[in-house]
Amino acid sequence: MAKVITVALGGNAINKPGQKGTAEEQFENVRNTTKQIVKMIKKGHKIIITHGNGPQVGSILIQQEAGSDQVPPMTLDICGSQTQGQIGYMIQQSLGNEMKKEGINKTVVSLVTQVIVDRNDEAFQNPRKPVGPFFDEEHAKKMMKEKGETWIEDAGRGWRKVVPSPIPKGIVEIEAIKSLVDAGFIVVASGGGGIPVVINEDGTYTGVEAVIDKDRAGEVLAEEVNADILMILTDVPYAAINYGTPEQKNLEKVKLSEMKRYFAEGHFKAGSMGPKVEAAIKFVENGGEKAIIASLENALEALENDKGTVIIPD
Ligand SMILES: Nc1ncnc2c1ncn2[C@@H]1O[C@H](COP(=O)(O)OP(=O)(O)O)[C@@H](O)[C@H]1O
Ligand SMILES: NC(=O)OP(=O)(O)O
Repeated sequence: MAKVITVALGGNAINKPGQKGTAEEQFENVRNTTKQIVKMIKKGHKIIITHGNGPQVGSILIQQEAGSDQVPPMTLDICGSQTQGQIGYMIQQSLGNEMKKEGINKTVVSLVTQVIVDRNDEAFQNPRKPVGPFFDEEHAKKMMKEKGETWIEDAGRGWRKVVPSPIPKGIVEIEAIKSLVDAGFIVVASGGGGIPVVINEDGTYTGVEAVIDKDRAGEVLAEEVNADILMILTDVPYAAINYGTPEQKNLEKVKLSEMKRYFAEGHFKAGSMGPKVEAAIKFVENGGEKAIIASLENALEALENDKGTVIIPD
């Protein structure tokens, strides 16, 4: 049966650790991803796409700093908006081309999306979202000392700068997103978790310097568009317990209460798998049919044959 599926694509799947992150590399990764999405569209599913931007927004920050003696650097919220354009463009073109090859006549649109956060969110005092490339410990320590930045070791892959990542509360442009989906467009929205904004006393919005987690924002988007399924696609085929140890066990079909127990036991790392599992739990808890965490390559297989971690209600 055709489903409404919100697909969240990892920023690290578009700009893979170990790659330089050239335009060609990122375009190639997006192209491979969109081939998977087309398979789902061909099956009649209605797809709404969101994507991460951790590597890309961190790279833009480095570019800002490198050129700051010639042109003024932009703030982090503006850098986030740039990634919505950059990645949205790659998805629009790649998915459009793939659909054309398959004789599917649909238009892909990316919407610059603002996402509301609380200005008192504790994340502003406690940066935990990794952005940008992976560096060695020596570089991380230097940046912490010289620039007062916060860096962490990211899931065994190297050191990354971290920035505040407040909880998403709502999507400013949600009615436009719904209208576009209803009109038959394939919508890319809330990219990079959305541009973080706070509401002022008079109801206006102002951007704040943070990067919202795209899995959390993707969950909000999935609920708002009444998706049946939240599908989080990343660079590992399963969420695992005892990850990275000899006792690692990949999770396949898991009931909500069991997943909540694993989450409480701390099996999923903050800033990487943690928010994915948290988003999956919230989506199913709030009435979603199922949430899937799977690798990009396995998207359709995960949907049809549970080849991934599939969280279902109890
Ligand atoms: N329990 C776990 N199970 C599987 N992967 C995990 C776990 N804990 C941390 N990870 C890490 O999470 C990474 C995926 O998260 P992340 O890099 O944020 O992806 P994306 O950019 O695709 O959103 C994996 O590459 C893996 O290293
Ligand atoms: N904004 C965000 O969560 O990006 P990643 O998925 O790249 O970490």
